Amino acid sequence: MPQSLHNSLSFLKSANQSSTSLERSPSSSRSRSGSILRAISLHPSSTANQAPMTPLSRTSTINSTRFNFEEAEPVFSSNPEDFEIRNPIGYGSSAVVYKAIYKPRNIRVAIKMIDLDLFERNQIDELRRETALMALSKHPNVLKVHGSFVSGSKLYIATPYLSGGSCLDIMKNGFKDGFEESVIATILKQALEGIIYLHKNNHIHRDVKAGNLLMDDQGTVLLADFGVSSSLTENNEVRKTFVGTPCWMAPEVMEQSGYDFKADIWSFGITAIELATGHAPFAKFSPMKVLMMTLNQSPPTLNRDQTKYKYTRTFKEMIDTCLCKDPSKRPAAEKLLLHPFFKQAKKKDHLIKTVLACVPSLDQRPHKKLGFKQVTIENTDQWDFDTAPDDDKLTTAPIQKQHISFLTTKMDLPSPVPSESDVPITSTIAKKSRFVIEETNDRNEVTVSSQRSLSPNNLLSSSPNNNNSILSADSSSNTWQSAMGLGLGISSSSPTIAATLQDNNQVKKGRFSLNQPSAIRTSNMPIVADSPQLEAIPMSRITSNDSMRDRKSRFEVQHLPTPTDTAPPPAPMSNSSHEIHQPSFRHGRSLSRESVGKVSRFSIEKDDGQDSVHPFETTRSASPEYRKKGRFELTGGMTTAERLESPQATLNSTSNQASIAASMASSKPTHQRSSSSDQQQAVIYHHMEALLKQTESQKNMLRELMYGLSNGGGLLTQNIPRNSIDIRKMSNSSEYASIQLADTKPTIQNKITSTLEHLQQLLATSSREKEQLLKENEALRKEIDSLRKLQLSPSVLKPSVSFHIADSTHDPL
Ligand SMILES: Nc1ncnc2c1ncn2[C@@H]1O[C@H](COP(=O)(O)OP(=O)(O)OP(=O)(O)O)[C@@H](O)[C@H]1O
Repeated sequence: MPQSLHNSLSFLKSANQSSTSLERSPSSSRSRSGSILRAISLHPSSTANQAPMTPLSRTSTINSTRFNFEEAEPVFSSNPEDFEIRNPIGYGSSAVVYKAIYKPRNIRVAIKMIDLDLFERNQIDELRRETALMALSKHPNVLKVHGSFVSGSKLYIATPYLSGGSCLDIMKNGFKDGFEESVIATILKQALEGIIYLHKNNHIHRDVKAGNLLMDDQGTVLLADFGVSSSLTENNEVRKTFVGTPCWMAPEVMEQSGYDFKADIWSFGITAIELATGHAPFAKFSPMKVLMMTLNQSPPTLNRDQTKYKYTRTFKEMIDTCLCKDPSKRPAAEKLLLHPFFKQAKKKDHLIKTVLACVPSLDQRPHKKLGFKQVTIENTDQWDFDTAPDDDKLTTAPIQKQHISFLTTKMDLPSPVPSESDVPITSTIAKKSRFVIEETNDRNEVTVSSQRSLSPNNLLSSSPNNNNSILSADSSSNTWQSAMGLGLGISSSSPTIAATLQDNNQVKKGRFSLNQPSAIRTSNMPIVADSPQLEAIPMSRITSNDSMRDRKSRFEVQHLPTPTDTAPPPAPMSNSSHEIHQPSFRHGRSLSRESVGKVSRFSIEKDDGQDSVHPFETTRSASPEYRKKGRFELTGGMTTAERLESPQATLNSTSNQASIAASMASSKPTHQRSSSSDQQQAVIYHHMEALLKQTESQKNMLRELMYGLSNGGGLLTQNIPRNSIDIRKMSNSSEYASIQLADTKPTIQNKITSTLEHLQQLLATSSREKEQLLKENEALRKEIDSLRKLQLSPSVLKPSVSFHIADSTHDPL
């Protein structure tokens, strides 16, 4: 982990020793300081000669302004070794939550593990603030943070263990069609009290949803997930960051026209519908469509005749009050609490018998792994789509400047009892915009992933319980495979290959290579070794800053070390008497500038069935119902299928698409927009330029690859049996799959041949798609020209153009 990142997180080790409470940082001091942390440091109590208030003492002062100074030491230390991490109990969009024991006191806690590699610096800062803030929470309906610590590139946050899990989790495990009204009122009333507390303290939650309403064994509902929560700016102006989970996101948040506390009220209304139906409105639609529907259609409402339980008009009326598109017409949280609907709320223990008694305990529930994507679009100083190679980067734009970050993350954690449904489907998670093939070492199989992977060593190092000690990982061990989001890269999922690829984590867009160990590399020319102990591995791109930067389309063959050189398979983890569930990650793009949001990439995918799934890449979890609905804070690529199928997850796979979404959202006339029609057109042209550049670069890549196959890959092609079939002539993948090479000798040659054929097939597909894209671009250009000629008003122009752009950007490659 970079030192800067480390510094930025060092606060976390002391966050839980903060000496004040959320209620003691009133808006007045916040408005002076402009940040909660500063407010904390400015607060007299923090400088007085007082012992720091500990989380426990905060617990003991809930709903009071009295401090408990008896505790001289924090009850929860920041020492990782004090926590014994056990089984995973939940998967969020950016975190895995584990059950854990705080050993010094033998207290059960939940530990949320967040991979900081997935965040940009500013996001980490935000996370830092929010973690500190939540450590100060002392409201019974707001989850507090016991403590937090950083290990390696992971941030671990300890919170109370809430044995009910989230309301979403509860619904999935026993109330698939929602709860009855009195239960909903009881849950929502508590949630609303938590929201009121946050709002009173100048805080917008920004991600209110059933997944963030946790329940303890007493039926207490707590607002959780501070990952996207946010404080208002210094002078309490509206915020503009595009954050939230699409289905729950208020229109004004989507529009980036500025929002305030009322955004939480919208999400609260959506959550009410979610609790009544089992899912959020529009949940079955792609994120892009959710955006369009939220912006263009009437607000969602409760269809009382389509629900399992009978609901009152009052309930529906309360929801409708929350779901006013005009935020100023929504009631403030405090006022909302006075709504007659909440009169039917019962005491919290009502939830014990009506809800908790009907679902398995959190430990016994199946926990699904998730693939997810998120996006952040926030105003910054410059356009930065990060979609094209650096030299193609778009740097100017005529209108509002934005920064768009992308990330796809897939967390693959072995469940305690692996089941069929737990095995993720690699293919559905692979991104179109990258080109990564993974080949297992011991089978003639090629698997594909668009995610970067951790080698077993890395898995070990990323484990909170590495080396039988808790959280002993360090940043130096955080080495990623070369597959991290980079152009044409083919990496192996085998431990051996993973080990060989560790040095390639700087891999960038560039040329293609098949690498071989330097020991046997005699030249820069492609080499294929027949040595039986050498196994070919697929290609990975050469880094843009390697010594070969001036060489193009060069192929090398990389041979694996002999088996004796290979890294040992990861040993089963255990700790004391408890089994440690080893986290295994296959990440999407990192959020580094170098790798985010590239669209001009290829993703090769050859799904060879279950056998191709590596034990550490149990990535078959992509069935839509388990795919995570991510927040719009980070994003990544999705296949077209994912975009269409993912119920709630994400926005787009490419930054172009997201930028289009953003501009589309911005152009929606629900609220007043300041952009002129010229600006809109300029944006559209801008997008078109990006698309054309993308197409051009794809074309170049194809050319390069073709060139490499016919020239630089000469040695390779010499090894392809004469009767190998030109895949370009094949009509479909099944035809391809049925190919039988005459030379069945299980040699490296067959593997290379197979890989080449697969590449050819994908090239052909890419060519077709490129043609299609060009046609779409042309049609789009024509349409815009004609619209321009007609000088249509913005209100006519915007929706029409938005739709076309959305369609045309589907699955460029
Ligand atoms: N303190 C806790 N006690 C018990 N279970 C928890 C706790 N915190 C989280 N969980 C479980 O872990 C799951 C994942 O939590 P997390 O906050 O990471 O994700 P989320 O809020 O559901 O999703 P997102 O990150 O997209 O908002 C929750 O749905 C919940 O079931």
